Amino acid sequence: MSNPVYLALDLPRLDAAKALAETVKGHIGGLKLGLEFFCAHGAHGVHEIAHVGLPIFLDLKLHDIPNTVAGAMQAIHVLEPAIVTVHASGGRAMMEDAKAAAGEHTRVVAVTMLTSLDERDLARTGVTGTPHEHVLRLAELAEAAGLDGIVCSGHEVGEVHRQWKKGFFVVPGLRPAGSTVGDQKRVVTPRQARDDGASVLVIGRPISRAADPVQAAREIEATL
Ligand SMILES: O=C(O)c1cc(=O)[nH]c(=O)n1[C@@H]1O[C@H](COP(=O)(O)O)[C@@H](O)[C@H]1O
Repeated sequence: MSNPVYLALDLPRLDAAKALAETVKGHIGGLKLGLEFFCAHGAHGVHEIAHVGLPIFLDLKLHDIPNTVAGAMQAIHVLEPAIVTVHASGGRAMMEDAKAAAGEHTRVVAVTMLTSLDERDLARTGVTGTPHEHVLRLAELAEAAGLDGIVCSGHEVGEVHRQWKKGFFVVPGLRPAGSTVGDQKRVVTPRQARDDGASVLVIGRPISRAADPVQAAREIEATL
């Protein structure tokens, strides 16, 4: 089985991001480039990181009217990402148009409820019910829209996996036992998420901010 860990390259400098990716590439399965990276380095930065030779997950979290999101999806064809994110709360038509506009080899997955939120935060956005209910509702909508899968926390992935057998599940908010949680709230260990059905494990700071990133990546790999 290929390594499910995608390293989140949330670093401000392109040279540092590329050096980190080169250093740990033997112990991960892919690289995730998110908003911080894309706003700073754009398409040029993505091409540079693609030279490392691992699949690229472009985490743009698109959320706009269907026409605008479809245009953005078309504009990134040239970058050939393996995975792209949109927000499920953008609605069914937006997700349908995003998928229709995506490249043939790109998986489109919908962010459901950010792992930095808990039930209280959710209520403050006007959404009633538990995180489980909210994630399951949005997963159903994403499946109906024809997406490949969703992004959710390790708290929900088991249940979502039971309901959407062929879904592709991206799980961030992962923390090896004993590591700093930071701004994340719904966290589990990488092993727990994998056992519950995660297809991709997104891991950033536990590797990128470790004193020895290779050792940190190795230790995570050994638990899987
Ligand atoms: O879409 C994501 O990747 C994502 C969704 C989510 O709900 N929570 C979440 O943390 N992420 C991303 O996953 C990564 C987690 O990074 P660390 O907390 O440093 O491991 C970041 O790049 C986030 O942007």
